[in-house]
Amino acid sequence: MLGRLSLSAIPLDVPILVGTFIGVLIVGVAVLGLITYYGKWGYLWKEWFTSVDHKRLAVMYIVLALVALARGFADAIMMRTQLALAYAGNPGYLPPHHYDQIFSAHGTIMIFFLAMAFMTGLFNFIVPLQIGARDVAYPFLNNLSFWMTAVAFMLVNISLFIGEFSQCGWLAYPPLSEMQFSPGVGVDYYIWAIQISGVGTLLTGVNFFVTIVKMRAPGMTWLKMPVFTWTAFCSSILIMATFPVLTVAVALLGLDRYFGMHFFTNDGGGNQMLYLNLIWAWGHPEVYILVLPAFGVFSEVVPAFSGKPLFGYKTMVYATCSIMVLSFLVWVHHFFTMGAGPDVNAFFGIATMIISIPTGVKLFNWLFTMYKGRIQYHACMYWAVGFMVVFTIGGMTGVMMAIPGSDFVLHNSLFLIAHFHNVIIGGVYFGYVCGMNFWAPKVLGFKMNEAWGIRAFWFWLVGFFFAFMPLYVLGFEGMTRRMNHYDNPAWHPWMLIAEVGAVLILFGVVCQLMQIFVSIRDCNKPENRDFTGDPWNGRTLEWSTSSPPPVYNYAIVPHVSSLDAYMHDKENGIDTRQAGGQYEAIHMPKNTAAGISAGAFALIFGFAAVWYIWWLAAIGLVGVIATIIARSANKDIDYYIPAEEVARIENEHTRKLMAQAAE
Ligand code: HEA
Ligand code: HEM
Ligand SMILES: [Cu+2]
Repeated sequence: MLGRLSLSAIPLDVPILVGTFIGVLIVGVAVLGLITYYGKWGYLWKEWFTSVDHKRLAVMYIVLALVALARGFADAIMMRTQLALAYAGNPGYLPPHHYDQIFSAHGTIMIFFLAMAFMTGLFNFIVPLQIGARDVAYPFLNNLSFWMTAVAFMLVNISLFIGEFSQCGWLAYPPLSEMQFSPGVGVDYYIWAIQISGVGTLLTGVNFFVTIVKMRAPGMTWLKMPVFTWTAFCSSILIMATFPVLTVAVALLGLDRYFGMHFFTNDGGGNQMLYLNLIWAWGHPEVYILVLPAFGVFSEVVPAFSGKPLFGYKTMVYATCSIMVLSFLVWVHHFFTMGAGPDVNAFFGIATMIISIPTGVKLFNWLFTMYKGRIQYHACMYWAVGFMVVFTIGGMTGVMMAIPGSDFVLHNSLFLIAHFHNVIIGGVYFGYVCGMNFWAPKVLGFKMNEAWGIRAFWFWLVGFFFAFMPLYVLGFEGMTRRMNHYDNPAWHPWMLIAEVGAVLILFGVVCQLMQIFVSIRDCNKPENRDFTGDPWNGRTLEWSTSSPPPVYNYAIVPHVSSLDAYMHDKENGIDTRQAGGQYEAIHMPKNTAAGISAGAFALIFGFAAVWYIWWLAAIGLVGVIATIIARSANKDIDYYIPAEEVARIENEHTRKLMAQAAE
C-alpha cells in the first residue's frame, strides 16, 4: 500500500533532524496561525498564489530564493563547523552518511532554488518592464513555472524528515548514484526534484525568449535593447538548449534505477562517461545561465550610479553573445583527468581560456563607465565594485584550472571549491543582491535601507575572503573536496579560519534580513517613499512608469527611438508616459488556480514515485494532466480594463508626481 514507506523512514534517532523538525513546525504553525488570525488566506490566494502578473510572480520567486538561501546556508555552516572540529581523533558531530547528504543538498538547493529562483525573479520583474511590454508572452505558463519550482524545493525539504537526501553530490554521478551503491530513496528525491523544477525552468526559458523576441515596444530594435534584457535573452536561449539535456541525463539515470537498465553501468554495456558528458553539457552552460544576468544587473547599475551611459554598449552585447556560444564548447574541462587524451584536453582547455576575453571586455567596460563618472556610493554600488574585485580573482583561478596539466593537480581539491564559490558568490550572488537593491523601489514603491545594506555587504565581502581563501591554500596542500574528517594537522588552522569566515557571512545574512525588516518598517518615511517611479535617475523604460507599476505596466505603450530610451526622452523633454493621452481599454490575462493545482499534483506524483507508492503516483500524474487539459479547454482566461479605469489610475499617478515635485 505504501510502497517503501514505513515509520522507520522518519529519522527519530537523529537529534539534529528532530530539533530542526520541531523548529520548522513551530515557525510553520506560527506563520499559518498569523495568516489565519489576520484573515489573509483569501488575499494570498486571489492576489498572489493564483496570480499571473509577472510582478507578483517575481516577488514570489525572490521570497522562495531567500528561503532557499536560509536552508542552503544552514547546510553550509554545518559543514564548516564539522570540518573545524573533525580532525585527528575527533569525529565531529556529523556522521559521514549525514555529511554527504548535506553537501549534496547544499549544492542542489543553492544552484536550483537559490540562484535559479532569484534569477527568474529578476527576469520576471524587469524584462517586461524594460521592453515596454504589459506582461510576458505566456502568463499562465509563468505561474505554472513558479509552482513547479516551488514544489520541487518542497520535495527536497520533505526528504529532510521522511527518508533521506542523495549522498552523491549536486550532480549525482553514476555509478555511485546507481541502485547498487545508493539503494535508498535519496537519489530518487534528487531525480524528481530536478525533473519537476526542470519543467518550470524550461518553460521560463521559452517564455522569456518569446517575450523578448515578440513583445518589445515599437522602435526597440535589437541594438536598442537594454543590456539586462540582452543577458536574460542569452540565458533563455541557454536554458532552452541545455535543460532538455539535463532532463534526459537524469531520466536515463532514473531508468537505470527504476527499471534496472544499464545506461551508465559497465555491466550490460553502459558507460558512465555518457552521463558525465551529458550532465556537463548542461552543467557548464548552467553556470553562465546564472552569471550572465548578474552581468546584466551590473551593466544597469554601474551607469546609473556613475551618471554616465554604459561604456561600449555594443561590445557588451557582443561579449554576452560570444560567452553564450563559447559556453557550449568547454564542458570537458570538468573531467580533464578522466582520460580523454591530450588533444581533446588541449582543445577544451583553450576554448575555456578564450572565455576570459569577452569577460575581460565586460570588466573593462564597467571600469571605463566609472572612469571620470560622478559615482554615488549607494548600497548597490558597493555590491557592484565588490563583485569586480572578487569575481576577477575567481575567474583567474578558473583559468588556472583550464590548463589541463595544472588541473591534474587541482581537480576535485578544495582549490576547485574555492574557485566556484569565488565566481558564484562574487558574481551571481552579489549581482542578484545588487539587482534587488536597485529595483526594490520599482517593485515595492520604497527604497531599501542603505545602512543595513552596506553592513551586509561588508560582512559578506570580508566573510567571503576568510571563508574561501584558505580553501585555495588547502587545495594546494592536497585536501580534496567532500571530506568529512581529516588527519593532517597542517590543515586544521585553515579550517578554523574558514569557519570564522562562515560566521561572518552569517552576520551578513542577518544584516540582509534586518535590511528587509527595517525597509518594510520605515516604508512610509518620506525619504524612503518614491512616487516619481524614478528614484535613481534611471536610463531604461522601467523607470518611466509608476512604482509599483500598475497591473498593465504601461497605459500607452512607449515608443522607443534610441538606446537608453527613458534617458533620451528625459533629455529631450518627451513624456514617455504620454500622460493625459487617449487611453484605451487594456486586454489582460485572468488569474488562475491551474498552476498551483498542477504543482500540487506534481508534488504528490514526485513523493509517491520516490517511495514506489504507485497508485498515488498515478493519481498525481492524472491530476497534472487533467489540470492542463481543463486549463486548455477553459475559454474564460482574459478580461479588459476599461479605458476610464486606466485614466483614473494614470491621473492619480500624475497627481502624485506633481505633489512630490511641489514639495
Ligand atoms: C557562475 C559560475 C561560474 C563561472 C562564471 C565560472 C567561470 C569560469 N570557470 Fe568555473 N566552475 C564553476 C562555476 C563557474 N565558473 C563551478 C560550479 C565549477 C565546479 C563544479 C563541480 O565540480 O562541482 C567550476 C569548475 C571549473 C573547472 C573545472 C575544474 C575541475 O573540475 O578540476 C574549470 C576548468 O577549466 C573552470 C574554469 C572556469 C573559467 C576559465 C571561467 C571563466 O569564465 C572566468 C573568466 C573570468 C576572468 C578570467 C576574470 C576577468 C577577466 C579579465 C580581468 C581579463 C583578463 C584575464 C585573462 C586574459 C586571463 N571552472
Ligand atoms: C554562503 C556561503 C557559502 C558557504 C560557507 C559554502 C560552503 C560550502 C562548503 C563547505 C561546501 C563543501 C565543500 C567540500 O566539498 O568540501 C560547498 C559545496 C558547494 N557549494 Fe557552497 N557555500 C556557500 C554558498 C554557496 C552558493 C551561494 C552556491 C551556489 C549558488 C553554492 C554552491 C555549492 C555547490 C554546487 C557545492 C558542491 C556540492 C557538491 O560537492 O556536490 N555554495 N559549499
Ligand atoms: Cu565549466
